Amino acid sequence: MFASIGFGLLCGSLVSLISSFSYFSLSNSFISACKSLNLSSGDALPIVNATFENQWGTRMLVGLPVGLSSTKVMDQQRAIAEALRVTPDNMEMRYDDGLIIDIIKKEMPIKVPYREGFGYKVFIGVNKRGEERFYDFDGPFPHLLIGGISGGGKSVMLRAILTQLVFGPAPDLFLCDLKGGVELGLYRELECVKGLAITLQQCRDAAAAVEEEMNRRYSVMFSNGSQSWEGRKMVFVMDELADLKTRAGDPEAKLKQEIKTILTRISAKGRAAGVLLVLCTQRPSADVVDGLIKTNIAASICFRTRDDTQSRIVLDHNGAAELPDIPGRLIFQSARDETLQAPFISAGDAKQIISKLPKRILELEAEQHEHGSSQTDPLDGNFIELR
Ligand SMILES: Nc1ncnc2c1ncn2[C@@H]1O[C@H](COP(=O)(O)OP(=O)(O)OP(=O)(O)O)[C@@H](O)[C@H]1O
Repeated sequence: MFASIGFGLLCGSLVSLISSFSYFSLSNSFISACKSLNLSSGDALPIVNATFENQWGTRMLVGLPVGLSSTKVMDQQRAIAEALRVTPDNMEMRYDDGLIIDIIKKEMPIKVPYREGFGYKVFIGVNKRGEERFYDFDGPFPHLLIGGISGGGKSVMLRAILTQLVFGPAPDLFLCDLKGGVELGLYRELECVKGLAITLQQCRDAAAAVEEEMNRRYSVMFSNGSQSWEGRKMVFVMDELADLKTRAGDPEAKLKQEIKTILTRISAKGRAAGVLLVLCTQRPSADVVDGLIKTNIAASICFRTRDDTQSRIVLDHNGAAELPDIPGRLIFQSARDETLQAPFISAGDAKQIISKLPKRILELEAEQHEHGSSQTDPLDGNFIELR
Protein backbone atom coordinates (compact mmCIF):
# COMPACT_ATOMS: atom_id res chain seq x y z
CA MET A 1 0.00 0.00 0.00
CA PHE A 2 2.84 2.35 1.01
CA ALA A 3 4.50 1.60 -2.31
CA SER A 4 1.40 2.64 -4.26
CA ILE A 5 0.98 5.83 -2.16
CA GLY A 6 4.64 6.59 -2.79
CA PHE A 7 4.18 5.97 -6.51
CA GLY A 8 1.08 8.23 -6.54
CA LEU A 9 2.96 11.04 -4.80
CA LEU A 10 5.87 10.64 -7.22
CA CYS A 11 3.50 10.87 -10.22
CA GLY A 12 1.74 13.87 -8.67
CA SER A 13 5.01 15.72 -8.16
CA LEU A 14 6.15 14.82 -11.67
CA VAL A 15 2.92 16.25 -13.13
CA SER A 16 3.27 19.47 -11.12
CA LEU A 17 6.97 19.66 -12.09
CA ILE A 18 6.08 19.28 -15.77
CA SER A 19 3.26 21.86 -15.55
CA SER A 20 5.42 24.36 -13.67
CA PHE A 21 8.14 23.82 -16.31
CA SER A 22 5.51 24.43 -19.00
CA TYR A 23 4.35 27.56 -17.11
CA PHE A 24 7.85 29.06 -16.78
CA SER A 25 9.01 28.24 -20.28
CA LEU A 26 5.77 29.55 -21.91
CA SER A 27 5.64 32.59 -19.65
CA ASN A 28 9.28 33.52 -20.40
CA SER A 29 8.88 33.07 -24.17
CA PHE A 30 5.60 35.02 -24.18
CA ILE A 31 7.00 37.92 -22.18
CA SER A 32 10.16 38.18 -24.33
CA ALA A 33 7.90 38.20 -27.42
CA CYS A 34 5.81 41.01 -25.89
CA LYS A 35 9.00 42.99 -25.16
CA SER A 36 10.37 42.62 -28.66
CA LEU A 37 6.98 43.44 -30.22
CA ASN A 38 6.56 46.50 -27.97
CA LEU A 39 3.39 45.08 -26.44
CA SER A 40 3.42 47.01 -23.18
CA SER A 41 1.79 49.96 -21.47
CA GLY A 42 4.51 52.25 -20.19
CA ASP A 43 6.87 49.87 -18.37
CA ALA A 44 4.19 47.32 -17.63
CA LEU A 45 4.16 44.10 -19.66
CA PRO A 46 1.40 41.45 -19.90
CA ILE A 47 1.72 38.64 -17.34
CA VAL A 48 0.86 34.97 -17.64
CA ASN A 49 -1.46 34.34 -14.68
CA ALA A 50 -1.71 30.57 -15.15
CA THR A 51 -1.30 27.71 -17.60
CA PHE A 52 -3.52 24.62 -17.72
CA GLU A 53 -2.63 21.34 -19.39
CA ASN A 54 -5.54 19.73 -21.28
CA GLN A 55 -5.87 16.65 -23.44
CA TRP A 56 -5.71 18.93 -26.49
CA GLY A 57 -2.78 21.08 -25.35
CA THR A 58 -2.12 24.07 -23.08
CA ARG A 59 -4.27 27.07 -22.16
CA MET A 60 -2.59 30.28 -21.00
CA LEU A 61 -4.49 32.94 -19.09
CA VAL A 62 -2.87 36.29 -19.67
CA GLY A 63 -3.39 39.50 -17.70
CA LEU A 64 -2.97 42.75 -19.65
CA PRO A 65 -1.72 45.99 -18.06
CA VAL A 66 -4.16 48.92 -18.11
CA GLY A 67 -3.72 50.75 -21.40
CA LEU A 68 -2.78 47.70 -23.50
CA SER A 69 -5.72 46.41 -25.55
CA SER A 70 -6.28 42.72 -26.28
CA THR A 71 -6.73 43.57 -29.98
CA LYS A 72 -3.20 44.98 -30.11
CA VAL A 73 -1.85 41.70 -28.75
CA MET A 74 -4.12 39.55 -30.96
CA ASP A 75 -2.95 41.45 -34.06
CA GLN A 76 0.50 39.99 -33.37
CA GLN A 77 -0.77 36.40 -33.26
CA ARG A 78 1.62 35.14 -35.94
CA ALA A 79 4.73 36.66 -34.29
CA ILE A 80 3.68 35.41 -30.85
CA ALA A 81 3.10 31.89 -32.22
CA GLU A 82 6.61 31.91 -33.69
CA ALA A 83 8.08 33.04 -30.35
CA LEU A 84 6.24 30.18 -28.59
CA ARG A 85 7.51 27.79 -31.29
CA VAL A 86 4.07 26.77 -32.51
CA THR A 87 2.56 27.11 -35.97
CA PRO A 88 -0.02 29.94 -36.14
CA ASP A 89 -2.59 27.32 -37.13
CA ASN A 90 -2.04 25.59 -33.77
CA MET A 91 -2.57 28.67 -31.69
CA GLU A 92 -5.84 30.44 -30.90
CA MET A 93 -6.26 33.74 -29.07
CA ARG A 94 -9.45 35.29 -27.77
CA TYR A 95 -10.62 37.73 -25.17
CA ASP A 96 -13.08 36.48 -22.58
CA ASP A 97 -12.71 38.45 -19.34
CA GLY A 98 -8.98 38.25 -19.96
CA LEU A 99 -6.76 37.14 -22.80
CA ILE A 100 -6.86 33.38 -23.46
CA ILE A 101 -4.18 31.73 -25.58
CA ASP A 102 -4.68 28.08 -26.53
CA ILE A 103 -1.71 26.10 -27.81
CA ILE A 104 -3.20 23.07 -29.51
CA LYS A 105 -1.13 19.92 -29.83
CA LYS A 106 -4.01 17.69 -30.92
CA GLU A 107 -4.17 17.00 -34.67
CA MET A 108 -7.44 18.10 -36.21
CA PRO A 109 -9.32 15.15 -37.77
CA ILE A 110 -9.61 15.13 -41.56
CA LYS A 111 -12.93 13.31 -41.48
CA VAL A 112 -15.69 13.89 -38.95
CA PRO A 113 -18.69 11.55 -39.00
CA TYR A 114 -22.14 13.01 -39.54
CA ARG A 115 -24.40 13.26 -36.52
CA GLU A 116 -27.84 14.70 -35.91
CA GLY A 117 -28.30 18.08 -34.29
CA PHE A 118 -31.05 19.25 -31.96
CA GLY A 119 -34.00 20.76 -33.84
CA TYR A 120 -32.89 24.09 -35.27
CA LYS A 121 -29.37 23.56 -33.90
CA VAL A 122 -27.44 21.78 -36.64
CA PHE A 123 -24.07 20.11 -36.22
CA ILE A 124 -21.44 21.83 -38.38
CA GLY A 125 -18.20 20.27 -37.18
CA VAL A 126 -15.54 19.93 -34.51
CA ASN A 127 -12.95 22.51 -33.56
CA LYS A 128 -9.22 22.07 -32.97
CA ARG A 129 -9.85 20.98 -29.39
CA GLY A 130 -12.24 18.26 -30.56
CA GLU A 131 -15.32 20.14 -29.29
CA GLU A 132 -18.55 19.89 -31.31
CA ARG A 133 -20.01 23.04 -32.82
CA PHE A 134 -23.58 23.80 -33.91
CA TYR A 135 -25.22 26.49 -35.96
CA ASP A 136 -28.52 27.63 -34.47
CA PHE A 137 -31.23 28.69 -36.93
CA ASP A 138 -33.10 30.00 -33.90
CA GLY A 139 -30.12 31.91 -32.54
CA PRO A 140 -28.89 35.48 -32.76
CA PHE A 141 -27.23 34.99 -36.19
CA PRO A 142 -30.02 33.45 -38.25
CA HIS A 143 -29.01 34.03 -41.89
CA LEU A 144 -26.04 32.01 -43.12
CA LEU A 145 -23.56 32.58 -45.94
CA ILE A 146 -21.51 29.57 -47.12
CA GLY A 147 -18.53 30.18 -49.38
CA GLY A 148 -15.32 28.61 -50.61
CA ILE A 149 -13.63 27.12 -53.66
CA SER A 150 -14.97 24.25 -55.68
CA GLY A 151 -14.13 21.01 -53.91
CA GLY A 152 -13.82 22.71 -50.51
CA GLY A 153 -16.87 20.97 -49.10
CA LYS A 154 -19.75 23.43 -49.55
CA SER A 155 -22.16 20.89 -51.07
CA VAL A 156 -21.39 18.29 -48.40
CA MET A 157 -21.98 20.92 -45.70
CA LEU A 158 -25.29 21.98 -47.24
CA ARG A 159 -26.29 18.31 -47.37
CA ALA A 160 -25.36 17.85 -43.70
CA ILE A 161 -27.35 20.95 -42.71
CA LEU A 162 -30.46 20.06 -44.73
CA THR A 163 -30.45 16.43 -43.62
CA GLN A 164 -30.61 17.65 -40.01
CA LEU A 165 -33.07 20.48 -40.64
CA VAL A 166 -35.71 18.27 -42.26
CA PHE A 167 -36.11 16.37 -38.99
CA GLY A 168 -37.58 17.75 -35.78
CA PRO A 169 -39.53 20.97 -36.10
CA ALA A 170 -38.66 21.11 -39.80
CA PRO A 171 -38.97 24.59 -41.29
CA ASP A 172 -40.73 25.12 -44.62
CA LEU A 173 -37.94 24.90 -47.16
CA PHE A 174 -37.55 26.61 -50.51
CA LEU A 175 -34.55 25.28 -52.41
CA CYS A 176 -32.95 26.94 -55.44
CA ASP A 177 -30.54 24.74 -57.34
CA LEU A 178 -29.88 26.11 -60.79
CA LYS A 179 -27.65 23.11 -61.60
CA GLY A 180 -30.87 21.33 -62.53
CA GLY A 181 -31.54 20.08 -59.01
CA VAL A 182 -28.42 17.89 -59.02
CA GLU A 183 -27.53 18.77 -55.41
CA LEU A 184 -30.78 19.67 -53.73
CA GLY A 185 -33.14 17.48 -55.79
CA LEU A 186 -32.47 14.82 -53.15
CA TYR A 187 -34.89 16.58 -50.79
CA ARG A 188 -37.63 17.44 -53.28
CA GLU A 189 -40.00 14.70 -52.21
CA LEU A 190 -40.12 15.74 -48.58
CA GLU A 191 -43.24 17.24 -47.12
CA CYS A 192 -41.36 20.20 -45.60
CA VAL A 193 -39.90 21.15 -49.01
CA LYS A 194 -42.37 23.64 -50.42
CA GLY A 195 -40.53 24.24 -53.64
CA LEU A 196 -37.46 23.37 -55.65
CA ALA A 197 -36.44 25.97 -58.22
CA ILE A 198 -34.23 24.89 -61.09
CA THR A 199 -34.63 27.92 -63.35
CA LEU A 200 -34.06 31.62 -62.68
CA GLN A 201 -37.77 32.34 -63.18
CA GLN A 202 -38.70 29.69 -60.59
CA CYS A 203 -36.05 31.08 -58.28
CA ARG A 204 -37.60 34.56 -58.58
CA ASP A 205 -41.09 33.15 -57.97
CA ALA A 206 -39.83 31.28 -54.90
CA ALA A 207 -38.09 34.35 -53.50
CA ALA A 208 -41.22 36.45 -54.15
CA ALA A 209 -43.44 33.82 -52.46
CA VAL A 210 -41.13 33.76 -49.43
CA GLU A 211 -41.14 37.56 -49.24
CA GLU A 212 -44.92 37.63 -49.49
CA GLU A 213 -45.14 35.17 -46.60
CA MET A 214 -42.67 37.32 -44.62
CA ASN A 215 -44.87 40.38 -45.15
CA ARG A 216 -48.00 38.41 -44.21
CA ARG A 217 -46.32 37.35 -40.98
CA TYR A 218 -45.45 40.98 -40.22
CA SER A 219 -49.14 41.93 -40.64
CA VAL A 220 -50.17 39.12 -38.26
CA MET A 221 -47.49 40.19 -35.76
CA PHE A 222 -48.61 43.80 -36.04
CA SER A 223 -52.24 42.94 -35.28
CA ASN A 224 -51.19 40.65 -32.39
CA GLY A 225 -48.78 43.25 -31.04
CA SER A 226 -45.98 40.66 -31.06
CA GLN A 227 -42.33 41.35 -31.82
CA SER A 228 -41.45 38.04 -33.37
CA TRP A 229 -43.02 35.10 -35.18
CA GLU A 230 -43.59 32.11 -32.91
CA GLY A 231 -44.73 29.67 -35.60
CA ARG A 232 -42.87 27.50 -38.06
CA LYS A 233 -39.74 28.94 -39.61
CA MET A 234 -39.16 29.24 -43.32
CA VAL A 235 -35.73 28.81 -44.90
CA PHE A 236 -34.79 29.89 -48.42
CA VAL A 237 -31.68 28.09 -49.67
CA MET A 238 -29.72 29.20 -52.73
CA ASP A 239 -27.08 26.72 -53.89
CA GLU A 240 -25.03 29.15 -55.99
CA LEU A 241 -25.33 32.88 -55.51
CA ALA A 242 -22.86 33.48 -58.38
CA ASP A 243 -25.65 32.40 -60.76
CA LEU A 244 -27.02 35.90 -60.13
CA LYS A 245 -23.92 37.54 -61.56
CA THR A 246 -24.71 39.64 -64.62
CA ARG A 247 -22.60 40.24 -67.71
CA ALA A 248 -22.87 43.03 -70.26
CA GLY A 249 -25.89 42.40 -72.48
CA ASP A 250 -27.16 39.62 -70.19
CA PRO A 251 -30.80 38.98 -71.24
CA GLU A 252 -31.58 37.73 -67.74
CA ALA A 253 -30.01 40.71 -65.95
CA LYS A 254 -33.38 42.14 -64.89
CA LEU A 255 -34.54 38.83 -63.44
CA LYS A 256 -31.26 38.35 -61.57
CA GLN A 257 -31.40 41.88 -60.17
CA GLU A 258 -34.97 41.30 -59.02
CA ILE A 259 -33.90 38.15 -57.11
CA LYS A 260 -31.00 40.01 -55.49
CA THR A 261 -33.30 42.85 -54.43
CA ILE A 262 -35.81 40.43 -52.87
CA LEU A 263 -33.01 38.54 -51.06
CA THR A 264 -31.66 41.83 -49.72
CA ARG A 265 -35.08 42.72 -48.31
CA ILE A 266 -35.46 39.26 -46.74
CA SER A 267 -31.97 39.49 -45.23
CA ALA A 268 -32.91 42.82 -43.64
CA LYS A 269 -36.39 41.94 -42.34
CA GLY A 270 -36.69 38.15 -42.28
CA ARG A 271 -35.34 37.30 -38.86
CA ALA A 272 -38.24 38.58 -36.73
CA ALA A 273 -40.70 36.84 -39.06
CA GLY A 274 -38.81 33.52 -38.81
CA VAL A 275 -37.82 33.74 -42.49
CA LEU A 276 -34.17 32.81 -42.95
CA LEU A 277 -31.63 32.60 -45.75
CA VAL A 278 -28.87 30.12 -46.50
CA LEU A 279 -26.86 31.48 -49.41
CA CYS A 280 -23.93 29.56 -50.89
CA THR A 281 -21.24 30.49 -53.33
CA GLN A 282 -18.16 28.90 -54.83
CA ARG A 283 -17.11 32.21 -56.37
CA PRO A 284 -17.54 34.92 -53.76
CA SER A 285 -17.34 38.24 -55.53
CA ALA A 286 -18.32 41.71 -54.33
CA ASP A 287 -21.09 42.15 -56.90
CA VAL A 288 -22.76 38.86 -55.96
CA VAL A 289 -22.27 38.97 -52.20
CA ASP A 290 -23.70 42.42 -52.35
CA GLY A 291 -22.77 44.78 -49.51
CA LEU A 292 -26.37 45.00 -48.37
CA ILE A 293 -26.87 41.24 -48.16
CA LYS A 294 -23.53 40.81 -46.39
CA THR A 295 -24.35 43.47 -43.79
CA ASN A 296 -27.46 41.55 -42.79
CA ILE A 297 -25.91 38.08 -42.77
CA ALA A 298 -23.96 37.83 -39.55
CA ALA A 299 -22.93 34.16 -39.74
CA SER A 300 -20.62 32.65 -42.34
CA ILE A 301 -19.09 29.29 -43.06
CA CYS A 302 -16.08 29.70 -45.30
CA PHE A 303 -14.04 26.86 -46.79
CA ARG A 304 -10.68 27.55 -48.40
CA THR A 305 -10.86 30.42 -50.87
CA ARG A 306 -8.83 31.00 -54.02
CA ASP A 307 -7.34 34.25 -52.71
CA ASP A 308 -7.41 36.90 -49.98
CA THR A 309 -10.05 38.95 -51.80
CA GLN A 310 -12.58 36.07 -51.79
CA SER A 311 -11.86 35.39 -48.13
CA ARG A 312 -12.38 39.05 -47.24
CA ILE A 313 -15.70 39.13 -49.09
CA VAL A 314 -17.06 36.32 -46.90
CA LEU A 315 -15.20 36.89 -43.62
CA ASP A 316 -13.74 40.41 -43.77
CA HIS A 317 -10.25 38.94 -43.30
CA ASN A 318 -7.77 36.74 -45.20
CA GLY A 319 -8.10 33.67 -42.97
CA ALA A 320 -9.89 31.37 -45.43
CA ALA A 321 -7.18 31.81 -48.08
CA GLU A 322 -4.68 30.43 -45.55
CA LEU A 323 -6.68 27.32 -44.64
CA PRO A 324 -4.93 24.04 -45.50
CA ASP A 325 -6.07 22.24 -48.64
CA ILE A 326 -8.24 19.75 -46.75
CA PRO A 327 -11.84 19.22 -47.92
CA GLY A 328 -14.24 20.11 -45.13
CA ARG A 329 -11.81 22.47 -43.33
CA LEU A 330 -13.57 25.79 -42.71
CA ILE A 331 -13.79 28.95 -40.67
CA PHE A 332 -17.10 29.46 -38.91
CA GLN A 333 -17.76 33.10 -38.16
CA SER A 334 -20.54 34.22 -35.83
CA ALA A 335 -19.78 36.03 -32.56
CA ARG A 336 -16.15 35.02 -33.20
CA ASP A 337 -14.13 32.97 -35.65
CA GLU A 338 -13.34 29.31 -35.22
CA THR A 339 -11.65 26.77 -37.48
CA LEU A 340 -13.70 23.57 -37.79
CA GLN A 341 -13.65 20.29 -39.67
CA ALA A 342 -17.12 19.76 -41.17
CA PRO A 343 -19.04 16.49 -40.83
CA PHE A 344 -19.01 14.26 -43.89
CA ILE A 345 -22.19 12.76 -45.28
CA SER A 346 -22.48 11.13 -48.69
CA ALA A 347 -25.51 11.66 -50.94
CA GLY A 348 -26.37 7.96 -50.49
CA ASP A 349 -26.34 8.20 -46.69
CA ALA A 350 -28.41 11.39 -46.74
CA LYS A 351 -30.93 9.70 -49.02
CA GLN A 352 -31.21 6.77 -46.68
CA ILE A 353 -31.60 8.95 -43.58
CA ILE A 354 -34.36 11.10 -45.07
CA SER A 355 -36.16 8.09 -46.54
CA LYS A 356 -37.94 7.72 -43.18
CA LEU A 357 -39.66 11.10 -43.55
CA PRO A 358 -43.12 11.76 -44.98
CA LYS A 359 -43.12 12.37 -48.74
CA ARG A 360 -45.10 14.80 -50.78
CA ILE A 361 -44.38 14.52 -54.49
CA LEU A 362 -44.57 10.74 -54.44
CA GLU A 363 -48.19 11.09 -53.36
CA LEU A 364 -48.71 13.75 -56.00
CA GLU A 365 -47.20 11.50 -58.64
CA ALA A 366 -49.39 8.59 -57.59
CA GLU A 367 -52.41 10.90 -57.90
CA GLN A 368 -51.29 12.06 -61.33
CA HIS A 369 -50.78 8.46 -62.37
CA GLU A 370 -54.27 7.59 -61.18
CA HIS A 371 -55.76 10.45 -63.19
CA GLY A 372 -53.65 9.61 -66.22
CA SER A 373 -51.59 12.82 -66.10
CA SER A 374 -48.80 12.96 -68.66
CA GLN A 375 -46.52 14.90 -66.31
CA THR A 376 -43.78 12.49 -65.27
CA ASP A 377 -40.93 14.70 -64.05
CA PRO A 378 -41.78 16.12 -60.65
CA LEU A 379 -39.34 18.98 -61.29
CA ASP A 380 -41.67 20.20 -64.05
CA GLY A 381 -44.28 20.77 -61.40
CA ASN A 382 -42.88 24.18 -60.51
CA PHE A 383 -43.84 25.47 -57.14
CA ILE A 384 -46.16 24.17 -54.55
CA GLU A 385 -48.35 26.99 -53.23
CA LEU A 386 -47.61 28.19 -49.72
CA ARG A 387 -50.06 26.79 -47.24
N1 LIG B 1 -16.49 17.40 -44.53
C1 LIG B 1 -15.76 16.67 -45.36
N2 LIG B 1 -14.92 15.73 -44.87
C2 LIG B 1 -14.16 15.00 -45.71
N3 LIG B 1 -14.19 15.11 -47.06
C3 LIG B 1 -15.01 16.03 -47.60
C4 LIG B 1 -15.83 16.86 -46.78
N4 LIG B 1 -16.52 17.69 -47.58
C5 LIG B 1 -16.16 17.39 -48.84
N5 LIG B 1 -15.25 16.39 -48.86
C6 LIG B 1 -14.63 15.79 -50.05
O1 LIG B 1 -14.48 16.79 -51.04
C7 LIG B 1 -15.26 16.47 -52.20
C8 LIG B 1 -15.89 17.76 -52.74
O2 LIG B 1 -16.82 18.24 -51.81
P1 LIG B 1 -18.05 19.14 -52.25
O3 LIG B 1 -18.76 18.54 -53.43
O4 LIG B 1 -18.86 19.42 -51.06
O5 LIG B 1 -17.30 20.45 -52.75
P2 LIG B 1 -17.90 21.83 -53.21
O6 LIG B 1 -17.17 22.86 -52.46
O7 LIG B 1 -19.36 21.82 -53.09
O8 LIG B 1 -17.49 21.89 -54.70
P3 LIG B 1 -18.44 21.70 -55.96
O9 LIG B 1 -19.47 22.76 -55.91
O10 LIG B 1 -17.51 21.81 -57.12
O11 LIG B 1 -19.04 20.32 -55.81
C9 LIG B 1 -16.29 15.44 -51.71
O12 LIG B 1 -16.68 14.58 -52.74
C10 LIG B 1 -15.53 14.71 -50.63
O13 LIG B 1 -14.73 13.71 -51.19
